[in-house]
This record gives sequence, C-alpha cells and structure tokens, in this order.
Amino acid sequence: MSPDDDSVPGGADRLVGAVADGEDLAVEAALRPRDLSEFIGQGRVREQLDLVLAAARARGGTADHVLLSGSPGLGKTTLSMIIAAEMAAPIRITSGPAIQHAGDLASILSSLTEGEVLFLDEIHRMSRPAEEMLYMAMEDFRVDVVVGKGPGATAIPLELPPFTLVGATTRAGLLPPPLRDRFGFTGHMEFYEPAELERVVHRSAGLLSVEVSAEGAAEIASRSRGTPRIANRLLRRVRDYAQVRADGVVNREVAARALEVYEVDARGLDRLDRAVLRALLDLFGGGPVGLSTLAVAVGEERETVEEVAEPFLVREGLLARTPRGRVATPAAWRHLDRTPPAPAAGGQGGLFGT
Ligand SMILES: Nc1ncnc2c1ncn2[C@@H]1O[C@H](COP(=O)(O)OP(=O)(O)OP(=O)(O)O)[C@@H](O)[C@H]1O
Repeated sequence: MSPDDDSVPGGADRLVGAVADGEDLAVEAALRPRDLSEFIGQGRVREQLDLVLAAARARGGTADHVLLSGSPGLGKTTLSMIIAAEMAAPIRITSGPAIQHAGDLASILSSLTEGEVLFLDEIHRMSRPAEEMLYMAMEDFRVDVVVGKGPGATAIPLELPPFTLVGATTRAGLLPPPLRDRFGFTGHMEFYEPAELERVVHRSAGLLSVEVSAEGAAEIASRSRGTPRIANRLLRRVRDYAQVRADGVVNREVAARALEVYEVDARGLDRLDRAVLRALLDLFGGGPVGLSTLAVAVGEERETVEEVAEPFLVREGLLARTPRGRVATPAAWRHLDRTPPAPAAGGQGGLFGT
C-alpha cells in the first residue's frame, strides 16, 4: 500500500494527499506538460531519458522499456505520455490491478501496434501469471497463449510487434528482480524542490488564467509537500479564495490566508499531521510512545497514523520511528512553537538532545 493510498481510512480526499481525486483527474489532462522541455525538474531523469529516446530515434527503432519509480503525483503518467509524444507513437494506458489474468494482458499485448507505448501504472500490483507472461513479451516480443485446459491444453506462440513498456511504481523494491532487470532504463523520481514547484505553479496558473505573483507562487510551493499534483490542487483552492474574498490576484497574503482556511500550514502539514504532532508533544512529552497509543490519542485508526500522516512527518524530519516508539524531533517542537522539556539531570538529554 502506498503512502496516502486512499484505501487507508482517512487517506482519501485530503487536500494534501498525493493520490489523484476525481477533480484532479478532470483537470490534470489540461495541465500536463507535453514534451520534455516543458517538464519541470527531475533534471537527471529528464536528461537520461532524453538520451534514451534520441538514441532510439536515431536508430529508427523503438525505445527500451522504461521503469519510473516514485511517490504518487510526481509525474510518472505525464512522463510516459511525453515518451510516446517524443517517439511520435500512440500510447495505451492500463494498470497492474486491472490485469488480473494473463489473458487480460495477452489481449492488450496482441492488439499493440509497432512502436506503441504501453503504460502500466502500479506495475507491482499485477498478478503473478500476468507478470510471467510479461517477461517473455518484454524480452522476445512474444507470448504463449494457452488454449484449452488440463492435459489437452496447448501453448500457441504469438509474435508481437516491438513496443515500449513504461512501467510505473511507487514501490520499486516490491518488483521481482527478473521484472526489474528487463527494463533498459530506470528513472527514480524525486520530490521537487520549492523553486521547481514555484515554476509548476506559474505554469499551471498561466494555463488556468490565474494571476499569481512570485511571492504567491512561493507560498503555495512551500506548502505542496514536494509534489506537483498537490501544488496544482492548492493553486485551485487559492484561486477560489482569491476570486471570492479578494480581487482575483494570488499574492503571498491571499495564498497564506486561503491555505489557513483549508488548514494547510506553512510547511504543508494538515489537520491530521498536526494532531499527531500535538498529541506526541503535549500528551507524551515528545515520546517515545507506541503507535497504537498515539493513534488512540488522536482518535484515528493505527493505519491512518502510520500510512497517511507519518511518512511526510518522517520525511520532514519532524518525527522519528524508533524501536522504543515514536519520537518528536527538535524541529517538531519548534514547528508547533513549543519548548522541549529540559533533559533529566545526568541523563542523555533524550534521543535527540535538546
Ligand atoms: N515535472 C512536472 N512539471 C509540471 N507539471 C507536472 C510535473 N510533474 C507532474 N506534473 C503535474 O502533476 C499532475 C500529476 O502528475 P502525474 O499524473 O503524471 O503523476 P503520477 O506520478 O503519474 O501520479 P500517480 O502515481 O498517482 O499516477 C499532472 O497533472 C501534471 O500536470
């Protein structure tokens, strides 16, 4: 299960959740960069991919299979569409959970045209028989379609046209090595720097005809948790606020006031994140405290705290998971404007000192 997965109780419909919601899906198509030069950030992946694609074009062949790994909302689907556009090839989009039987995959593969890009999102969630069929398809552009059942079953080999598989996963570590090894190129997508997200906000604002100042874009970027999807979503909410409560222009003050209304703080923490930190500091002196106790204290399911709130708090250096329980870092005390307790005399000053 990925962090922010909406199957986790409390994970859906968060303004700062990284998984796409219905509204995102409706507007994202309009906001997607169309070619590599428009794609902001991810400098290393972009440059490596540029080489892979240019070489394939020069050879007049199809590009190697590409694996893109990274958290939701960082641009994996967007990059797969760019790969197809750069190769002037059509693209077919499907996902691991949609392919439950090898037959599902066989019918998709057998209908691909030469050079087509097959985007397989959440590739780590494909069924095992489909995965095994994919090995041969990726390596030899061939599948064995099994006809009939029992002792009379026969495998009919089926030639496939050369195609490019673009697999996307939030969990590269969950992919079996034989599958991982069949990709010619793996791109690891990183969280975006604030300056890159500012560019994302400016670009999207232009496409949505919203006027945004440099400071307004910076304010939205710093609360977007390193994720373009969240930046675009916050921009839409700030735009609403600017239209209704201001003169339509997004400046620093309007962005900050709007996001205060939506309970997204200066660092991108929302109500749940802050509730977890507040309980940790105010009720348990900063920890260590067990996950179940912490969850009861905030009135949430254990999984919600562990999978929805904690990954970002850990990434931000506000909370640490230790063998003795959850512990607040000095940055957490500072963020919530509280003074950490003085270390016990002769003690080690807690896990993180003062
Ligand atoms: N580098 C980028 N520059 C500009 N916009 C971007 C960039 N990356 C992503 N976006 C925007 O963020 C949105 C989400 O991106 P995308 O759907 O590609 O993410 P994803 O990694 O495929 O997410 P998921 O794992 O949930 O499928 C898109 O609408 C796109 O406009």
